[in-house]
Amino acid sequence: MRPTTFEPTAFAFAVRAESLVVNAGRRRAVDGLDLALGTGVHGLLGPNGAGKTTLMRALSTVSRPGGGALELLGVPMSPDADLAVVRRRLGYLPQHFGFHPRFTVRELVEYFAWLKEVPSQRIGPAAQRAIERVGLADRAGDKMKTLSGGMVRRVGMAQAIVNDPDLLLLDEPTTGLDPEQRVSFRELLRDLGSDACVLVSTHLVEDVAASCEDVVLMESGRSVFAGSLDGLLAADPGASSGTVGDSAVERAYTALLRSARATGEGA
Ligand SMILES: Nc1ncnc2c1ncn2[C@@H]1O[C@H](COP(=O)(O)OP(=O)(O)OP(=O)(O)O)[C@@H](O)[C@H]1O
Repeated sequence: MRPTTFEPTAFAFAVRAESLVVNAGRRRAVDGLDLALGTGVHGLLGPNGAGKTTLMRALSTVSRPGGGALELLGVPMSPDADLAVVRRRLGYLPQHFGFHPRFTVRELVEYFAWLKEVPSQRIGPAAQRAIERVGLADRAGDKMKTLSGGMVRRVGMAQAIVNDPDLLLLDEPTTGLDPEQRVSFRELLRDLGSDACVLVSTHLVEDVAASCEDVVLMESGRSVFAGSLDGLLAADPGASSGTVGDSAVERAYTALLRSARATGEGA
């Protein structure tokens, strides 16, 4: 559990976007997206190029919105917004996690805690707890360059959660994890989602089915579905017409995308 706080929560949704536009280079990669996310674990699905990473970058304050409205943890992302207020309470695992190879795991996680302005006396214990939560306590003193790809991903997760964020953004977090680690990771996600807003971008629909309460499905920069997993399954317009896919969620995903492409509409 996170330490008790008496700070009131002054917002209904950790993320609120209305007609959000985000540009990636010259491309309008997020194009009129509406989104409202509160506490819990939310899955972000969509094909390659749908705009998921671009959306994540805007939600993590790395990119500025190019239009529409975006509110993070109750703070409107206006041009003069104080981003430090939001960043202290954010965790972000980018799709490509960069690190200094000579840092040890502990040094790296402590460094991120410092960047996020965790009080100095809490940095050591916070880093230790985050490293334990991702199952790397026995490698805490090892240099980053000696870790496997899956372990590096787990350190990326540790740095994202070291400040007990209220808003946690994970871009393809399970890439490179072995099956046992994926199962542990899903447990960790459910735990984190009990008191934070967690958005997980993934191509693995089984991760979504196992740990997410609801799903946002993106296509061409827009949301074509937002709702519960049951809602996703029920919204499958091709359920009776033999849509391809190995699981019910995959079939619903494929059918909804095809339907959205056929109508050319976002939700
Ligand atoms: N720096 C950039 N310059 C120009 N276009 C870009 C840039 N970054 C992304 N794009 C384009 O923006 C669109 C959305 O890309 P984005 O990376 O957000 O998609 P994604 O849903 O995360 O895809 P994937 O599942 O493959 O990671 C794509 O058409 C991509 O080619």
